Amino acid sequence: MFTEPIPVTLLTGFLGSGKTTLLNQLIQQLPRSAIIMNEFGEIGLDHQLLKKTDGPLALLSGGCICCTVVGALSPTLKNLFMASSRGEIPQFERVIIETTGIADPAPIFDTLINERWIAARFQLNSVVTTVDAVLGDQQLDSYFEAVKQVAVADRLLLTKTDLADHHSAAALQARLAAINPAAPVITVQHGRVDPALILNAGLYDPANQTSEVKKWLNERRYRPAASITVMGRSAEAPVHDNRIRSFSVTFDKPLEWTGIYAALQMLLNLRAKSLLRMKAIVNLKGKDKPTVLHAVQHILHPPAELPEWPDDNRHSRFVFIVADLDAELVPQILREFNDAYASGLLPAPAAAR
Ligand SMILES: Nc1nc2c(ncn2[C@@H]2O[C@H](COP(=O)(O)OP(=O)(O)OP(=O)(O)O)[C@@H](O)[C@H]2O)c(=O)[nH]1
Repeated sequence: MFTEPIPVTLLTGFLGSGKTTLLNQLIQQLPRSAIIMNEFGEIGLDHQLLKKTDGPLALLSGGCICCTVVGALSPTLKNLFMASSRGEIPQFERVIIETTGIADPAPIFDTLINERWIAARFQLNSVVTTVDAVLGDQQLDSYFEAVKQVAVADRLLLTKTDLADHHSAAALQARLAAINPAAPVITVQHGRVDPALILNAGLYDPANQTSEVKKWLNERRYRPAASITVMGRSAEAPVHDNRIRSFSVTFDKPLEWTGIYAALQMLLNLRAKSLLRMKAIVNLKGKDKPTVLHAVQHILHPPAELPEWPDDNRHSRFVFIVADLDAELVPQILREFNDAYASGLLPAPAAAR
C-alpha cells in the first residue's frame, strides 16, 4: 500500500525534441515507474516507440492533455492508484507524464494541486523540459508555447547535442538561461541522463527540504525588477524572448499575508496569461519560520511553512518569470496591496484568513 504521496514528474518539450527517447532511457533505470503518455490523434503511435517496461502504461489519446483530454488525467491517475492498491497491476514508485509536444502544462498542475483526491495521493515532483539543440532556437523563435515550456521547467535538458555544433549549443544555452535563469541546463545525448539529476527537482514538498530551498529559489540568478527596462527591449532579441521578463523582488520588512495573498490573486487571475512562474520564500508578520510559495501560470500551490530559515537572510525574496507584463508593475502591486492590508484599509479576503 502507498503511504507517502507518489512523486510525479512531468516531461514536456516541443515536438520531436526527444521526450520519448529520454523516457525510454529513464524506464530502464527506473523500472518501477508508471508512465502516462499523452498522444495527439485518435491512434497514438508514440507508445509503440516505448521500450517494454515493468511498470504500468496509460495512454491519453485523441487530443492534447492541456485541452481536449485534460479531464482524463484525473481518472487515469485514480485508476492506476486503485488497480495497484488491489494488486491488479505492479506497484509503482513514481509517475512520469509525457505530454504532447505542444501542451501547456498548467492544466496538469491544476489537476495535481487542486483536485483533492489526487493531491492527497500524488505530488508533483519536477517539471523537465527537453529542448532540441539543433532546432530549439528556431522553435523558440516561432512558437510561444516552446518559450512557455522552458519558463515553467525545473530542469532543462538540451537534447541531440551530438548533432549540434558547440557554438550554437552554447548560444542556445545562454538563451535558455535568459528565459529561465534558475533551471539547470543538462546536456543529453540519445536520452541518456542520470535520473538523480532530474527527479525531486521542484521542492514541491518544502517541509522536508529546508536545505534545498536556496538552490530551488536561486534568486541570485535573476536581475532585480527595478533594473529591467519596460516592454519593448532590444530590436535584436527574438520577438518571443522580448515578451519574457525574469526578475527578482525583495522586501526587507516582514509582509502581511493577506496583502501578499490578495496581490498574488490579482496577478494570477487578471494576468493569468502573463504570469508563467513565481517562486518565493517570504517572511510573514507574526511567523518565525519562512513560508514558501510557488505558482505556475494561474495555479498557486498552497503556501507551506519551512521548519527553519535556510540562512541568516530574513528578507522576503520572490522570483518571477512573466510574459507581456512590465517587470516594475509586479513589485508595485505587491507593495501596494501589502501596505493597504497592513494599514487595515482593506478587509482580509476570506480565502487568505
Ligand atoms: N542524434 C540524436 N537523435 C536523437 C536524440 N534524441 C532524440 N533523437 C531522435 O529524434 C527523434 C525524435 O525523438 P523523440 O524522442 O521521438 O521526440 P519526442 O519529443 O518524443 O517527439 P514527439 O512525441 O513527436 O513530440 C527520434 O528520431 C530520435 O531518435 C539525440 O540525442 N541525438
